Amino acid sequence: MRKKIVAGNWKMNKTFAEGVELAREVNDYVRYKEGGEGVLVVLGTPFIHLAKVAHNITETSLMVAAQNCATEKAGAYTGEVSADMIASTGAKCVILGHSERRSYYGETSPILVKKVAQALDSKLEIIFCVGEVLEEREAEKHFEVVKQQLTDGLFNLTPEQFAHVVIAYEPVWAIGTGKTATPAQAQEMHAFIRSVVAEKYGQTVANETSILYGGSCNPGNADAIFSNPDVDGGLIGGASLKAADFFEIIKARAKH
Ligand SMILES: O=C[C@H](O)COP(=O)(O)O
Repeated sequence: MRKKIVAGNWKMNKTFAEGVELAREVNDYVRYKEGGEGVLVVLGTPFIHLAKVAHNITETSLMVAAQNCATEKAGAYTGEVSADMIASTGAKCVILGHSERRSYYGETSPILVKKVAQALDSKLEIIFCVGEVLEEREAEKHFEVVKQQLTDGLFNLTPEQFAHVVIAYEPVWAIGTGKTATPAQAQEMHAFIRSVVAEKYGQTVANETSILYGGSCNPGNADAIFSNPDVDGGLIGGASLKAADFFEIIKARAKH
């Protein structure tokens, strides 16, 4: 179902103690609903935090997500963490296809197809990231690139499976750079993504799909970004590491 979502992606930040404390603050914020009504809040924590944070959560509108999962179910894959293991911690969701995974760890679409299948098999919700690099935008290939990422990574799914996917549009040139897509650029791409989903799965499914924006979203620009009709929320990196900033972004999402 289409939802208002604000998901934090902590990336490789926060010691165990710091992460547990930040999650406690977010849980309290969600609990007392200080202006964040109607927003599903997600915390994308490092693997080691998942079990403790999931255990401590008291609110149904808050869920924990992993930032990656293995392509295989179990076995001799040193250093990997399976979707089953993630689900067994109480985490409900996994972020897949983040541009940092694609570019630093060579995650191609065939790899992502396997990860998506594992996540669905373990009953995890998926936040699937797509987005173009600067050269692709400058060459006006951004629509083509994003459509290809969606097609190759997700469009083997049945409509029932696709219902467990949230899409995050993250222009790579805006991630951690302080340079955000303009609200108009975000809306244009989100509307395009919805049209691509409609072409494949039909308008009803497209209308039910949540599409998040990610890339230097902060308390100063969240309001303008979230005011767009096809922007259902945000995938927040840097600004999710400070409770006060994250709360402002949740409030901005709740407003529209
Ligand atoms: O997953 C989050 C995105 O990569 C955005 O990160 P950022 O908000 O630090 O730019």
